[in-house]
Amino acid sequence: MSLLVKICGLSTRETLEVALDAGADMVGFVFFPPSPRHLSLEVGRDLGRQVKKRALKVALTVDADDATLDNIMDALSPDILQLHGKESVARLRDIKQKFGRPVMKAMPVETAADLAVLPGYAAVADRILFDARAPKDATRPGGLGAPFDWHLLENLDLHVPYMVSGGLHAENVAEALRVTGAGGVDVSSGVESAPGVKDPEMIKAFIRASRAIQELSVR
Ligand SMILES: O=C(O)c1ccccc1N[C@@H]1O[C@H](COP(=O)(O)O)[C@@H](O)[C@H]1O
Repeated sequence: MSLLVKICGLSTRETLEVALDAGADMVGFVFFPPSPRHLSLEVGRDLGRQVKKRALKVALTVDADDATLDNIMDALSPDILQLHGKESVARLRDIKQKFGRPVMKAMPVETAADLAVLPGYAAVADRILFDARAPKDATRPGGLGAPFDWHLLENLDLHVPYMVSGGLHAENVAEALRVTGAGGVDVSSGVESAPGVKDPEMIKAFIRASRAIQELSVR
Protein backbone atom coordinates (compact mmCIF):
# COMPACT_ATOMS: atom_id res chain seq x y z
CA MET A 1 0.00 0.00 0.00
CA SER A 2 1.29 3.44 -0.77
CA LEU A 3 2.43 5.82 1.92
CA LEU A 4 -0.14 8.32 3.19
CA VAL A 5 1.04 11.86 3.70
CA LYS A 6 -1.10 14.20 5.77
CA ILE A 7 -0.54 17.92 6.03
CA CYS A 8 -2.38 19.19 9.08
CA GLY A 9 -3.45 22.58 10.35
CA LEU A 10 -4.04 24.20 6.97
CA SER A 11 -5.84 27.49 7.32
CA THR A 12 -5.51 29.46 4.08
CA ARG A 13 -6.65 28.83 0.52
CA GLU A 14 -3.10 29.36 -0.77
CA THR A 15 -1.36 26.82 1.45
CA LEU A 16 -4.18 24.31 1.03
CA GLU A 17 -3.73 24.55 -2.73
CA VAL A 18 0.03 24.01 -2.36
CA ALA A 19 -0.55 20.85 -0.27
CA LEU A 20 -3.10 19.51 -2.77
CA ASP A 21 -0.90 20.33 -5.76
CA ALA A 22 2.12 18.70 -4.13
CA GLY A 23 0.14 15.49 -3.68
CA ALA A 24 -0.96 15.36 -0.03
CA ASP A 25 -3.23 12.36 0.54
CA MET A 26 -4.92 13.91 3.57
CA VAL A 27 -5.44 17.53 4.51
CA GLY A 28 -6.17 18.31 8.15
CA PHE A 29 -8.29 21.09 9.59
CA VAL A 30 -8.11 21.91 13.27
CA PHE A 31 -11.25 22.69 15.26
CA PHE A 32 -9.84 23.38 18.70
CA PRO A 33 -9.93 27.02 19.89
CA PRO A 34 -6.65 27.02 21.89
CA SER A 35 -4.71 26.02 18.77
CA PRO A 36 -3.03 28.64 16.55
CA ARG A 37 -4.48 26.57 13.63
CA HIS A 38 -8.08 26.68 14.85
CA LEU A 39 -10.63 27.35 12.13
CA SER A 40 -14.07 28.89 12.42
CA LEU A 41 -16.82 26.80 10.88
CA GLU A 42 -17.14 29.29 8.04
CA VAL A 43 -13.45 29.09 7.09
CA GLY A 44 -13.65 25.31 7.43
CA ARG A 45 -16.61 25.26 5.05
CA ASP A 46 -14.77 27.39 2.51
CA LEU A 47 -11.55 25.36 2.64
CA GLY A 48 -13.50 22.10 2.55
CA ARG A 49 -15.16 23.12 -0.71
CA GLN A 50 -11.77 23.84 -2.23
CA VAL A 51 -10.56 20.25 -1.73
CA LYS A 52 -12.92 18.80 -4.33
CA LYS A 53 -12.02 15.17 -3.61
CA ARG A 54 -8.32 15.72 -4.41
CA ALA A 55 -7.41 14.49 -0.90
CA LEU A 56 -9.20 13.16 2.15
CA LYS A 57 -10.49 15.90 4.45
CA VAL A 58 -9.62 15.26 8.09
CA ALA A 59 -11.32 17.14 10.94
CA LEU A 60 -9.13 17.30 14.03
CA THR A 61 -10.99 17.70 17.32
CA VAL A 62 -10.09 17.35 20.99
CA ASP A 63 -12.74 15.81 23.26
CA ALA A 64 -15.47 17.43 21.17
CA ASP A 65 -19.11 16.99 22.17
CA ASP A 66 -21.83 15.86 19.77
CA ALA A 67 -23.04 19.38 19.03
CA THR A 68 -19.54 20.49 18.00
CA LEU A 69 -19.08 17.41 15.82
CA ASP A 70 -22.51 18.00 14.26
CA ASN A 71 -21.47 21.53 13.28
CA ILE A 72 -18.16 20.31 11.84
CA MET A 73 -19.94 17.58 9.85
CA ASP A 74 -22.24 20.20 8.40
CA ALA A 75 -19.47 22.69 7.57
CA LEU A 76 -16.62 20.47 6.36
CA SER A 77 -18.20 17.08 5.68
CA PRO A 78 -14.92 15.41 6.67
CA ASP A 79 -13.89 12.02 5.32
CA ILE A 80 -12.14 11.15 8.57
CA LEU A 81 -12.51 12.32 12.17
CA GLN A 82 -9.18 12.68 13.97
CA LEU A 83 -9.76 12.41 17.71
CA HIS A 84 -6.81 13.96 19.47
CA GLY A 85 -8.03 14.19 23.06
CA LYS A 86 -8.72 11.76 25.89
CA GLU A 87 -11.68 10.13 24.14
CA SER A 88 -12.41 6.68 25.62
CA VAL A 89 -12.87 3.53 23.55
CA ALA A 90 -16.61 3.75 24.28
CA ARG A 91 -16.69 7.36 23.03
CA LEU A 92 -14.93 6.30 19.82
CA ARG A 93 -17.57 3.64 19.24
CA ASP A 94 -20.30 6.17 19.95
CA ILE A 95 -18.81 8.75 17.52
CA LYS A 96 -18.42 6.18 14.75
CA GLN A 97 -22.02 5.10 15.14
CA LYS A 98 -23.46 8.62 15.41
CA PHE A 99 -21.44 10.29 12.67
CA GLY A 100 -20.79 7.39 10.29
CA ARG A 101 -17.20 8.40 9.51
CA PRO A 102 -13.94 6.52 10.00
CA VAL A 103 -12.08 7.63 13.09
CA MET A 104 -8.34 8.08 13.50
CA LYS A 105 -7.40 8.01 17.19
CA ALA A 106 -4.31 9.88 18.29
CA MET A 107 -2.33 7.96 20.90
CA PRO A 108 0.11 9.99 23.04
CA VAL A 109 3.46 8.25 23.35
CA GLU A 110 6.25 8.93 25.78
CA THR A 111 7.16 5.52 27.24
CA ALA A 112 6.37 1.88 26.41
CA ALA A 113 3.67 1.94 29.09
CA ASP A 114 1.64 4.28 26.88
CA LEU A 115 1.09 1.43 24.44
CA ALA A 116 -0.75 -0.73 26.99
CA VAL A 117 -4.12 0.79 26.03
CA LEU A 118 -3.51 0.24 22.32
CA PRO A 119 -5.45 -3.05 21.85
CA GLY A 120 -8.69 -1.53 23.14
CA TYR A 121 -8.45 1.45 20.80
CA ALA A 122 -7.24 -0.63 17.86
CA ALA A 123 -10.36 -2.78 18.14
CA VAL A 124 -12.56 0.23 17.33
CA ALA A 125 -10.46 2.87 15.52
CA ASP A 126 -10.05 2.71 11.76
CA ARG A 127 -6.56 4.11 12.04
CA ILE A 128 -4.14 4.94 14.86
CA LEU A 129 -1.99 8.06 14.89
CA PHE A 130 1.01 7.92 17.21
CA ASP A 131 1.99 11.35 18.46
CA ALA A 132 4.35 12.64 21.14
CA ARG A 133 2.71 13.00 24.55
CA ALA A 134 2.37 16.71 25.29
CA PRO A 135 3.87 18.12 28.50
CA LYS A 136 1.35 18.43 31.36
CA ASP A 137 1.28 22.22 31.15
CA ALA A 138 0.82 22.37 27.35
CA THR A 139 -2.14 24.35 26.02
CA ARG A 140 -2.88 21.64 23.46
CA PRO A 141 -2.27 17.89 23.21
CA GLY A 142 -0.47 18.05 19.87
CA GLY A 143 0.88 20.33 17.21
CA LEU A 144 3.88 21.20 19.36
CA GLY A 145 6.65 20.14 17.00
CA ALA A 146 8.04 17.60 19.48
CA PRO A 147 9.02 14.06 18.48
CA PHE A 148 8.83 10.91 20.62
CA ASP A 149 11.17 7.93 20.72
CA TRP A 150 10.25 6.17 17.48
CA HIS A 151 12.03 3.01 18.65
CA LEU A 152 9.07 2.42 20.97
CA LEU A 153 7.13 1.39 17.85
CA GLU A 154 9.74 -1.07 16.63
CA ASN A 155 8.28 -4.58 16.41
CA LEU A 156 4.76 -3.23 16.77
CA ASP A 157 2.17 -5.86 15.89
CA LEU A 158 -0.87 -3.81 15.01
CA HIS A 159 -3.68 -4.96 12.76
CA VAL A 160 -5.06 -1.54 11.90
CA PRO A 161 -3.26 1.01 9.74
CA TYR A 162 -1.16 3.51 11.64
CA MET A 163 0.54 6.81 11.05
CA VAL A 164 3.23 8.63 12.94
CA SER A 165 3.43 12.31 13.87
CA GLY A 166 5.12 14.67 16.29
CA GLY A 167 8.03 16.88 15.36
CA LEU A 168 8.38 15.55 11.84
CA HIS A 169 9.98 17.62 9.09
CA ALA A 170 11.57 17.05 5.70
CA GLU A 171 14.93 16.08 7.22
CA ASN A 172 13.74 13.45 9.72
CA VAL A 173 10.69 11.90 8.06
CA ALA A 174 12.70 9.20 6.29
CA GLU A 175 14.21 8.01 9.57
CA ALA A 176 10.81 8.08 11.31
CA LEU A 177 9.37 5.86 8.59
CA ARG A 178 12.33 3.52 8.63
CA VAL A 179 12.20 2.99 12.39
CA THR A 180 8.44 2.81 12.87
CA GLY A 181 7.33 1.06 9.66
CA ALA A 182 4.31 3.37 9.69
CA GLY A 183 2.01 3.49 6.69
CA GLY A 184 1.66 7.23 6.88
CA VAL A 185 3.05 10.47 8.26
CA ASP A 186 1.37 13.57 9.61
CA VAL A 187 2.97 16.98 10.00
CA SER A 188 1.98 20.43 11.18
CA SER A 189 4.73 22.48 12.89
CA GLY A 190 7.44 21.03 10.64
CA VAL A 191 5.98 22.80 7.61
CA GLU A 192 5.51 26.17 9.31
CA SER A 193 7.63 29.32 9.54
CA ALA A 194 5.84 30.28 12.81
CA PRO A 195 3.04 28.59 14.82
CA GLY A 196 0.01 28.42 12.55
CA VAL A 197 1.81 29.89 9.52
CA LYS A 198 2.30 27.24 6.84
CA ASP A 199 5.25 27.63 4.47
CA PRO A 200 4.69 26.52 0.86
CA GLU A 201 8.30 25.45 0.29
CA MET A 202 8.38 23.43 3.52
CA ILE A 203 5.12 21.67 2.58
CA LYS A 204 6.56 20.72 -0.82
CA ALA A 205 9.87 19.58 0.70
CA PHE A 206 8.08 17.42 3.28
CA ILE A 207 5.95 15.68 0.68
CA ARG A 208 8.97 15.20 -1.59
CA ALA A 209 11.04 13.70 1.24
CA SER A 210 8.21 11.33 2.23
CA ARG A 211 7.70 10.18 -1.35
CA ALA A 212 11.44 9.65 -1.81
CA ILE A 213 11.58 7.07 0.96
CA GLN A 214 8.50 5.41 -0.49
CA GLU A 215 10.24 5.09 -3.86
CA LEU A 216 13.29 3.52 -2.19
CA SER A 217 11.25 0.93 -0.32
CA VAL A 218 9.37 -0.09 -3.48
CA ARG A 219 12.64 -0.89 -5.22
O1 LIG B 1 -2.04 21.32 15.32
C1 LIG B 1 -2.53 21.60 16.42
O2 LIG B 1 -2.57 22.76 16.84
C2 LIG B 1 -3.10 20.51 17.27
C3 LIG B 1 -3.90 20.86 18.33
C4 LIG B 1 -4.44 19.89 19.15
C5 LIG B 1 -4.18 18.57 18.91
C6 LIG B 1 -3.35 18.20 17.85
C7 LIG B 1 -2.81 19.15 17.02
N1 LIG B 1 -2.00 18.81 15.94
C8 LIG B 1 -1.58 17.48 15.61
O3 LIG B 1 -0.48 17.09 16.39
C9 LIG B 1 0.37 16.22 15.64
C10 LIG B 1 1.80 16.67 15.71
O4 LIG B 1 1.96 17.93 15.19
P1 LIG B 1 3.41 18.58 14.91
O5 LIG B 1 3.79 18.17 13.51
O6 LIG B 1 4.35 18.07 15.93
O7 LIG B 1 3.18 20.03 15.00
C11 LIG B 1 -0.19 16.18 14.24
O8 LIG B 1 -0.96 15.01 14.15
C12 LIG B 1 -1.13 17.35 14.18
O9 LIG B 1 -2.20 16.99 13.37
